Amino acid sequence: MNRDWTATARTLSEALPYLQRYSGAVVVVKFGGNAMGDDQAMAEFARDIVLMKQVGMNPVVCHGGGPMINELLGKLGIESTFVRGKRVTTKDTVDVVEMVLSGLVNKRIVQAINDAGGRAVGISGKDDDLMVCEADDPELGFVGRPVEMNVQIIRDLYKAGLIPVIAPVATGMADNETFNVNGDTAAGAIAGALRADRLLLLTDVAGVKDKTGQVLTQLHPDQVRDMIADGTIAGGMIPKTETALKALQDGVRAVVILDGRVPNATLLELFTEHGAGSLIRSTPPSTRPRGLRQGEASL
Ligand SMILES: Nc1ncnc2c1ncn2[C@@H]1O[C@H](COP(=O)(O)OP(=O)(O)O)[C@@H](O)[C@H]1O
Ligand SMILES: CC(=O)N[C@@H](CCC(=O)OP(=O)(O)O)C(=O)O
Repeated sequence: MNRDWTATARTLSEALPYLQRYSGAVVVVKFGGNAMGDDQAMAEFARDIVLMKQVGMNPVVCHGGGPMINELLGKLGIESTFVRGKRVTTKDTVDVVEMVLSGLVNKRIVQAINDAGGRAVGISGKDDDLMVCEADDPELGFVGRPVEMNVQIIRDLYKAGLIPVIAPVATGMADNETFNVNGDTAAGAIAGALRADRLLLLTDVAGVKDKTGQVLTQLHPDQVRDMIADGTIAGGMIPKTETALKALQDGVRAVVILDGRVPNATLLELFTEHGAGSLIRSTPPSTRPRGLRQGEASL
């Protein structure tokens, strides 16, 4: 097959303004369990993260792993139920959740990033008391709602040239307490505390869809609230969009919900005019382009 090297060079050249704008930007990427896919897809995701770091951005990876938790719980004969998109978590379940998220899933991502030439460090919300939680709702058991964020550890890691990879498991206010935190909630809390330039939520749909099934490329928070109220946004998309609204309130510049199974999804969003998925931000869509403006990155 003949490769069009001229086109490759042109693509790189066209990316220059985006590379300049995002230099120093803090980008929190939530990698959902359903977006992870096979080893090749994981390797491609890892390359994109390493590329972001290489061009001077500060990527922070927060991951999920719901399907992987289901798999081990299934093998152990433990059933789990979900209420409003969150896993009802008993004492036994929380041990399995921590093993899977902080162990298997976290280290798989760390290894993939390191194999791609990056320097990833895997931590959970417990490390340096990054994310301290209280019980979200008595009905859910050991499911945590972040009440105190200590994000200095993340800044220390990215300033040292490292890529933080964070599992959504947290410490409680009482001694020896462990909480299972929804991956979107954890990523939103971390992005908010960092006042990140972007929060990218990688999932398994192309974006937020309207009543006719069309993906909306740009949304205002008011539009999202209306779509939740009239039932257009439902199921797992509710916690995701609610996370987006909270993150914007906390000072994140924009949130993008996009399909993580699409090759190079993060690069498509950050480094092309086309973008990917649904971008949610408070500024009216028509008044400004999709990416950051020159000199706008936070650091
Ligand atoms: N308006 C909507 N637009 C897009 N997806 C929606 C919408 N309403 C509900 N959904 C559902 O939300 C799901 C995404 O949430 P979820 O499965 O929890 O993702 P993840 O596992 O990546 O966190 C989609 O697969 C889709 O079925
Ligand atoms: C409280 C709660 O529901 N926690 C999630 C944590 C993992 C997660 O969020 O994984 P995805 O992003 O892959 O869905 C769970 O137990 O499944």
